[in-house]
Amino acid sequence: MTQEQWGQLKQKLQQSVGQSNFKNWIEPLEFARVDDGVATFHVPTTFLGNYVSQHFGELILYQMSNLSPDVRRLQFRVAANSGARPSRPATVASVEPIADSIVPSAPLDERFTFDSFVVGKPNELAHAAARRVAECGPVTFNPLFLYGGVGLGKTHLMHAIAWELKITRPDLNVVYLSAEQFMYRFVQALRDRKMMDFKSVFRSVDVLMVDDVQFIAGKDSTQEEFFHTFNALVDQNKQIVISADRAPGEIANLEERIKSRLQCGLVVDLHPTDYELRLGILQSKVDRYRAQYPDLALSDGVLEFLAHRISTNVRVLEGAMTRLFAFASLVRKPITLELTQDCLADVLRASERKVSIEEIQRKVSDHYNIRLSDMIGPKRTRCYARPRQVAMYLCKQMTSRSLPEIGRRFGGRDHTTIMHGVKRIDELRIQDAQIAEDLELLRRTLEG
Ligand SMILES: Nc1ncnc2c1ncn2[C@@H]1O[C@H](COP(=O)(O)OP(=O)(O)OP(=O)(O)O)[C@@H](O)[C@H]1O
Repeated sequence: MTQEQWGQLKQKLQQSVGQSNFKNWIEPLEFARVDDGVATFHVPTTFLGNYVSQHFGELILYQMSNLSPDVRRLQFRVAANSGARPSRPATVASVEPIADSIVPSAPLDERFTFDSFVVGKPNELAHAAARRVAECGPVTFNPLFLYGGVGLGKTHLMHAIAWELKITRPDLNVVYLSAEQFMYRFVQALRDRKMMDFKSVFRSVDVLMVDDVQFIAGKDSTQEEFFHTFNALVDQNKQIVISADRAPGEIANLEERIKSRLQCGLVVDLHPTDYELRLGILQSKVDRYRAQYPDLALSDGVLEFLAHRISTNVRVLEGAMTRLFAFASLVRKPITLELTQDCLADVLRASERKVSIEEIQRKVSDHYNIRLSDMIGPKRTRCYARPRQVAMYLCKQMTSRSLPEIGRRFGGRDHTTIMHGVKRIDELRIQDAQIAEDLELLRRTLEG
């Protein structure tokens, strides 16, 4: 491998990892040499070396060994920091060739268990199906296909199945890996002419879980191999669990025959979180934290505030909570609403919903089939007043506008009228299933 080849390879890596990853992680790598199958890179810090090794090691190794088949291992060393002193020869990380690992399962995150998974309406079906797989009775649906947006718990559920099976059925060969890892293992096996090993390893699996299957879209040979592995396991009545960010039919560049196989079992959608689920997740985080730090002081209303304001995904919610705990313990202050707003100002701003009052009014009047002018106008009959209150409620929930401002946009109404409308819908939301359903539907279309 020459410097020139490394230059070419960097261009390829840029396409694979994206501009910002490339700039942060790949660009600072300095290719030094290949010695005895080991490619050495100089890195500015140990942290960078470890990070690159963990996140991009397999990818770099795979692409490097395509260009230069003698490369079998990578190693990252902290570079010389001054001309006067010799370089510090600390090996910070290395990546072993993939095909050498006999067990193809990726490591499981110990936090992702059924115990720590909070169940709510949006994920109850996915959770029940995952539980069923983990019971490991007769295979009733194959595959279980879980799909949903970013950070809604797909990976968590798959790991939970694997943990559960490890305890209840240690005799089973349970394999969890991402579709990306599947591809790298496959390519490595091709390169090393170890396809027979690859096939036999994957066909001896009892439960196979492949995360983020949309990754193999457009990758023809990987799809082909995935298809064969899939069929071989289904024929043997082995359970398969797949996840993706969308339904099988919606994954572009995925072969039709794979799409149809993926739809053969149970396809379950993890819906975006609702307020109650977010609150439950926050509460469970607090409980866990309190078990370790019993003195945690948390004011009323903080969790409710966060559940309302951060509705993007659970990962963001968790990150916010972790930061809040760390901040409060550093400054040794109780977690009040004020401290929360201070500490999480950027997160709150970023997750501020960009829905406008007009948009809400339009969607709500369409939904209830009334004219926009009637929604804003003075008519008081229930068929106009209720949709109007629903719209007021959604404006309060989904925008950062103040009550007087909302009032102005509703035909110059007073802020107390808005407050009353919001309160009324808040009550009805609990008593009247139809209103609750309308709200959920409207919120979803507005969040689009
Ligand atoms: N219902 C839940 N209860 C507790 N934690 C949850 C729940 N849903 C998601 N999480 C947490 O949110 C984070 C993101 O979840 P996860 O990684 O499973 O998302 P994902 O759906 O696989 O997203 P991606 O497609 O981005 O990989 C994890 O830390 C997970 O533990």
